[in-house]
Amino acid sequence: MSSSLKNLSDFSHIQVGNAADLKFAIVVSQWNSQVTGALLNGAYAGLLAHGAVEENIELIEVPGSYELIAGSDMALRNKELDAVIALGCVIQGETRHFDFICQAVGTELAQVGLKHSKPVIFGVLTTDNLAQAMDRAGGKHGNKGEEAAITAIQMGLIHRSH
Ligand SMILES: Nc1c(NC[C@H](O)[C@H](O)[C@H](O)CO)[nH]c(=O)[nH]c1=O
Ligand SMILES: CC(=O)[C@@H](O)COP(=O)(O)O
Repeated sequence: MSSSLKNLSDFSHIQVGNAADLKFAIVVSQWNSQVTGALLNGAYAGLLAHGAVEENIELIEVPGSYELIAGSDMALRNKELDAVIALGCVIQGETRHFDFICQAVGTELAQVGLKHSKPVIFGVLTTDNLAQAMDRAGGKHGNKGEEAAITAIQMGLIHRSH
């Protein structure tokens, strides 16, 4: 299965760099909090494991994944931030609401990053069911929150050098 081939949570082959001087905001949604809480733990662990310091990590909680858009935009009013990590979990329900949220969040988070010329990392799970989400929030397919943190460090360092 494709997921078994692309578990990025093994970073042993990646030169991540040192996050000691970088400032981050983690914007996390409260919908499906058992999943987003695990993603948040993974993100913190990933940042701290690569030198980030607690006082340089701002936490913003928003109601749902759709609000990650506005939350990330608000976070980036702080011009000192090097990167934003947006964490959420959207699980398919009975209607097409899932499609609209996922499309909007994916597209608009990218636009927020371009608006502020800062990396906004898409750490949003978009799954068919809770089991798939749990597998990617510290389960057999790793922790996408940790992956998002590693990506934020890499992009934050790239931003600093350009
Ligand atoms: N169904 C899920 C939602 N829905 C709520 C939206 O994200 C949003 O808060 C609402 O439409 C008001 O603007 N959010 C998730 O994060 N995950 C879901 O599965
Ligand atoms: C992704 C959602 O908003 C979804 O959980 C809402 O469920 P439903 O499509 O059954 O209203």
